[in-house]
Amino acid sequence: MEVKTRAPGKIILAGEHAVVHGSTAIAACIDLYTYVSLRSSLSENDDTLKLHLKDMELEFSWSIGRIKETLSHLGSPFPSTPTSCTIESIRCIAALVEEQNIPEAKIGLATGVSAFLWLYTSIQGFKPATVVVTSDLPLGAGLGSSAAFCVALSAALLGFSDSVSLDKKHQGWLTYGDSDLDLLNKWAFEGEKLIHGKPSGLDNTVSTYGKIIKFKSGSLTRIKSNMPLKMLITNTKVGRNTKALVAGVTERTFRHPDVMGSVFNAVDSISKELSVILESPALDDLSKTEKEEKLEELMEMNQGLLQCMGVSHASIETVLRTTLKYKLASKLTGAGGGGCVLTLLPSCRNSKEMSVNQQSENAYRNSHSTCLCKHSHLCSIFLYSVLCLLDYNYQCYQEQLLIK
Ligand SMILES: Nc1ncnc2c1ncn2[C@@H]1O[C@H](COP(=O)(O)OP(=O)(O)OP(=O)(O)O)[C@@H](O)[C@H]1O
Ligand SMILES: C[C@@](O)(CCO)CC(=O)[O-]
Ligand SMILES: [Mg+2]
Repeated sequence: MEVKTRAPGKIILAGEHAVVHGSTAIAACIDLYTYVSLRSSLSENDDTLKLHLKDMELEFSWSIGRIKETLSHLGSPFPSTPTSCTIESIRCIAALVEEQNIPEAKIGLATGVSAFLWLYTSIQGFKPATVVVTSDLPLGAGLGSSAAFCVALSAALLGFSDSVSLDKKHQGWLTYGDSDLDLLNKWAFEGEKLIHGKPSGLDNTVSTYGKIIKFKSGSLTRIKSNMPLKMLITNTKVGRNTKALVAGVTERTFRHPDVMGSVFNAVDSISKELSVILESPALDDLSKTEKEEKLEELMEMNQGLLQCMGVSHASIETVLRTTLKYKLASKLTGAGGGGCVLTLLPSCRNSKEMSVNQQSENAYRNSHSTCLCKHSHLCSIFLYSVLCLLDYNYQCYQEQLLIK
């Protein structure tokens, strides 16, 4: 039997980091996915668990005997009871990961492989299988690659187990029901914990339920918006690690609790105002322009507060300066420290101001050519960095998690 799943990445319109400390955040899915295929062993003699990270050209393999020897004390599987990995189990899993000798240049993947082993053994137990992972998402760039990985993996593992009610004979994509989504979101959160340290749950929740959500202290509210927004996503290509950035903000909060408390409160207000704007009807072009201008201002204010938290970066500031030349507002998205920047492309701007759109679209189309890069500072940013120009209509992006 084979199960294939996919789960989307995300952008955060407001509230990253502050959401870890209890503030409201607004996030939406994007149409870039992580895909997982889980296939049971074809031959009786094959007694191994294989993980193939196809984009990275890495293959890992453990004998089931070795996994049992290390983890059988856990009493797995327990698919219906999402459970946190204890410090002792983290140590055991780390030993299994270390044996695989991940190349130094790709050592960041070790946490993803640990999350895989925890989710696999907890949900499937000690059965041989082959798991293949591919992704449209850049890893460690703020678009929720870790969450999409954990959600797609949990979905595949649960789809394989008897703890969710799926028509196993169905051909083609299926969508999980709400109670199954709740279960898989909880498992994905446990995987995220192994990658992020102290995640808020925002990324796995938006990847699990899809569309656009408001999220605060672990609970989500779906946002109903008829307001199409065009967002440019620029990848600075500066690598960073969400776990370290989240820990840095927490340390700053210990040093300056009152100041950071005020910063988090301000972010909470920004997210709340942003959700009201998204949900209010735009009756004509004028009110749409006003709404977009307010959104731009809120994005700029959020970016200022993210700078206060210490998670901006010179590469992010360069994108901000460049887009500002064209009167476009931007903010980092995700954990910051590099990674991706969001720019709102307003629908009602004159052509001169919007020339940045044209240039970035050109850069996107020519993204394999280097000549543009040499001739234009603007394009040198966008040439290698524009990920996708999203015609970002909340009504269109209703993709939820799908299972095949
Ligand atoms: N397709 C994948 N295969 C294996 N591991 C993955 C995959 N996608 C993500 N990961 C794991 O997640 C890590 C990146 O997660 P991280 O949280 O740092 O960044 P992100 O999720 O892309 O950005 P953000 O959390 O800011 O949205 C990788 O180093 C790896 O351990
Ligand atoms: C930085 C953060 O707020 C978002 C990362 O995409 C971390 C989290 O919410 O878990
Ligand atoms: Mg992440």
